[in-house]
Amino acid sequence: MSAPEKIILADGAALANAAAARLITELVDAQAARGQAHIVLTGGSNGGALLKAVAASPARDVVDWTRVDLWWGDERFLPAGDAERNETQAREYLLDALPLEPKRVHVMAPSDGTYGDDVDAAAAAYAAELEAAGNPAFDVLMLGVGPDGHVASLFPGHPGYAVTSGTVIAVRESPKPPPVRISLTLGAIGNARQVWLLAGGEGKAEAVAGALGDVDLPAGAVRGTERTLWLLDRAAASKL
Ligand SMILES: O=C1O[C@H](COP(=O)(O)O)[C@@H](O)[C@H](O)[C@H]1O
Repeated sequence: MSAPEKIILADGAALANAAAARLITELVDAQAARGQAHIVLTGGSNGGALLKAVAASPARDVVDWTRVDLWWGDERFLPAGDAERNETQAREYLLDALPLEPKRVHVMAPSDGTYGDDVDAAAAAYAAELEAAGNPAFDVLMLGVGPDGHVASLFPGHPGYAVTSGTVIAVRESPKPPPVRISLTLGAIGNARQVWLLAGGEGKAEAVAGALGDVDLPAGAVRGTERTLWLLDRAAASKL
């Protein structure tokens, strides 16, 4: 378990660009050390901005994208291609522009896929996919931070936040729409070498101060085994 560290950037654009540059470097380092890299993507505003910044960076071509495994920290359980799915947004912002190996793109099932609307089966299938890959120690796991302090689809006071076993859960009655989701558990998140929490804008300031203070929030409970890094802009850090 690593103690939280903070890096504070001037604004949202600087946050996205700094995180993108850092991600590209970590991918190159992971591939040099282990021949491949496993990263976990997040949905949300800051996660989306980061993906767009990677797409815009000429440095992205130094990564061998055919040897990158992509996972998701959570997904909104909606039909394939729905604009609100984290997968759909990630493909549009970055993935469609990369020479990825399709079998290394580990999407959480949509609500009209192999498991239909059975979210429990879809969550179990993702856990099985992780297990088949050896439950990898993710090189970098990125998390957006909601204004309420949620990360992935683990919400404060919601049953999923209290789950202590397994790697993937089905989430129902999410306080943020859509109500049905799939999420990594705290345990699975804690298997990452590096956990990065991305928060930009004034709307995140309360959650950031609470999570880095003494409020019991999912964002404050996550840790990487080697590094736990908060990437903030000045507005999100304004209440620290
Ligand atoms: O619904 C979600 O929200 C969080 C945070 O999103 P943001 O827009 O407030 O940054 C995101 O991290 C998560 O992946 C997503 O499903």
